[in-house]
Amino acid sequence: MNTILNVKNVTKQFKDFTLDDVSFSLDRGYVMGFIGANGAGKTTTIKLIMNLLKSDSGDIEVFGYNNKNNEKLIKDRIGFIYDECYYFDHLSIIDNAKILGPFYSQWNKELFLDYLKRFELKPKQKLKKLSKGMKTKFQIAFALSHNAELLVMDEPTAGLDPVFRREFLDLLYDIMEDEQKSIFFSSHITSDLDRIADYITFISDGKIVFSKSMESIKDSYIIVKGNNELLDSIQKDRLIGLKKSPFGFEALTSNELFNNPFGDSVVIEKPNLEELMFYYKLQKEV
Ligand SMILES: Nc1ncnc2c1ncn2[C@@H]1O[C@H](COP(=O)(O)OP(=O)(O)OP(=O)(O)O)[C@@H](O)[C@H]1O
Repeated sequence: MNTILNVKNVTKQFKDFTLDDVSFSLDRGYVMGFIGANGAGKTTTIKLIMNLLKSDSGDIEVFGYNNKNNEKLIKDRIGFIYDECYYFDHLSIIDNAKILGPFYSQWNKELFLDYLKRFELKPKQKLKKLSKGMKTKFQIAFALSHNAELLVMDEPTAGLDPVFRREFLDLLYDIMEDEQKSIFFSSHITSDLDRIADYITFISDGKIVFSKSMESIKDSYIIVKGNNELLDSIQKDRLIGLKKSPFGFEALTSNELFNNPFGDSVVIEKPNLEELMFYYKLQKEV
């Protein structure tokens, strides 16, 4: 069994928002980044995976088990980091760990204390006295201390300083080394994902735009830049997003579809993830 996370046709309707027929899957040994604008549906999807919300339709399997019927078994094998801290705020780091750690069959207190040292956190500090970044560090230490096979993280790098962010990404690299673990995490800091993700799932307005390997994303898209006069001879339905200024145009397009008819009169560049998100947002204006 290689598929660790399988989200199948999941729908969830709120009053003003619908998560619409969301499907994607993640195999063992890989890192998947989950990207999308504010309000696109990332946290809702993560809450559905973690069974904190009930879907209206569709299925989610984690480690091959339905997530609604096997919550305890599944959560024992997941390390999760939410964008809000769901621990006991009025208690110290170590008291939180004493209460919550034993819920995990493979809880490793020594490893947890090692992480606290490594992250320069004091065990006796109360959670309510920690900064947002320190709380995230605590959540990371906790999530990594019970031999989780899957890490599910909602914006884990938000609020972390650049030095620790880099350290954290290196740590994730180390964790992935044995090829038995998988990571699913949302982030607005797309440069982090550029560095460590094998796959990207992109959600926009509650719908999955794509779920692809980094390699195939790099091969699939290009940014074309040229003079505005050239725009008349481009079929607009081949453009995913278009930005125009008096100095020229820039557009995202599919590498296959565009089939550059202009030769050297246009500049072709490879987009990074941030640019992909930006141009998809502009799509409606093309
Ligand atoms: N419990 C709820 N009741 C009603 N609407 C909700 C609820 N939870 C989320 N929403 C709405 O669902 C939409 C998606 O929210 P969600 O938190 O999943 O987005 P997100 O992609 O995580 O955004 P961000 O990057 O800002 O965290 C938003 O419009 C939000 O207002």
